[in-house]
Amino acid sequence: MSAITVTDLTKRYAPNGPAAVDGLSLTVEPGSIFGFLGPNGAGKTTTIKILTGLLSATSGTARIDGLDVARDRAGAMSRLGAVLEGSRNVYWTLSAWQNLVYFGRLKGLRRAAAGARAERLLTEIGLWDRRGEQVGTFSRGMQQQVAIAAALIADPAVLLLDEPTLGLDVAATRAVKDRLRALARDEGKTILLTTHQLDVVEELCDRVAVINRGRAVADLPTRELLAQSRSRDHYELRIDGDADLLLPDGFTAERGEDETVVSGRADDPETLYRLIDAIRAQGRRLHSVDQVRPSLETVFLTLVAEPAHA
Ligand SMILES: Nc1ncnc2c1ncn2[C@@H]1O[C@H](COP(=O)(O)OP(=O)(O)OP(=O)(O)O)[C@@H](O)[C@H]1O
Repeated sequence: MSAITVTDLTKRYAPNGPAAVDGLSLTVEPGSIFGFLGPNGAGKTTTIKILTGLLSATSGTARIDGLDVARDRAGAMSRLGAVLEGSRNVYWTLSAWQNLVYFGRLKGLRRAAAGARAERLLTEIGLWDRRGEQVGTFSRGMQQQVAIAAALIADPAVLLLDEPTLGLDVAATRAVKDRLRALARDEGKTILLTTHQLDVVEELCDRVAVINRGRAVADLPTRELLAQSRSRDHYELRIDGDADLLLPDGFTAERGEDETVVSGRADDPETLYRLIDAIRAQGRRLHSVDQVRPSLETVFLTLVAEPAHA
């Protein structure tokens, strides 16, 4: 049985308004990390809010561990933990310990069970010694670790995370990535996360779905998404001075004081060679030619423009 199943899900915020989620279907296998991706406004948060029971769907079904969120909300929620972006997932004036015990009690745990679980989770994230400190005094990374621990307090099978590394520095991002990987690998948790960061997708996700305007435009193993992004060769050329060149299609130039940066996509190496020849013909010095990885946003744009990948 799948850990998360979304079937033909549609959500309209207004009765005759546009569909924020439009006939979306997805399945997430137990113990896997699933990247739920798409440009801004694609419908990711709306879908997550339906999965967490915060919003009701206009039509279609959402199931957690086989339980229909609309019909058996309590059952589905008992198998789910969530950290939503932009909402207060933990109380800043309470200590880390008080937060975890509070959320444990809210999830129906007895005080002793909530305490035992809180001790384990705080130890795992290295905050046991600081359990008495107010969460508001912690770094962003620690706050996020406490929020994830709070979502895990009742040991749910499924974890939903909206932008779990947004606004975190490099070290905190690494710590959150390591934590999520360990939760899936060592404890068999199923994780669905949204992100705009390609490194998070690359390092964590087994599979990804890309949605746009509420519809899936791709649903594939991560390695296939990355292969697609790599096969589209993006280059960056740095040229001495303020170069004025006739650029091939798909290339843009950014002129700086000392150098011009020309970047774009050359599927055919000939395009790149011709560009280099043109630069040399002008007597320009080429500082560097680098193959660069496109951002996830660029990959989305390509997929959105080519619905054949659906
Ligand atoms: N409460 C609301 N009322 C009306 N429309 C809404 C509401 N919330 C979201 N929408 C619309 O629904 C669509 C999907 O939004 P949603 O927040 O689900 O996208 P998203 O993929 O999470 O975007 P982002 O990456 O920016 O968080 C957008 O067009 C948005 O404007």
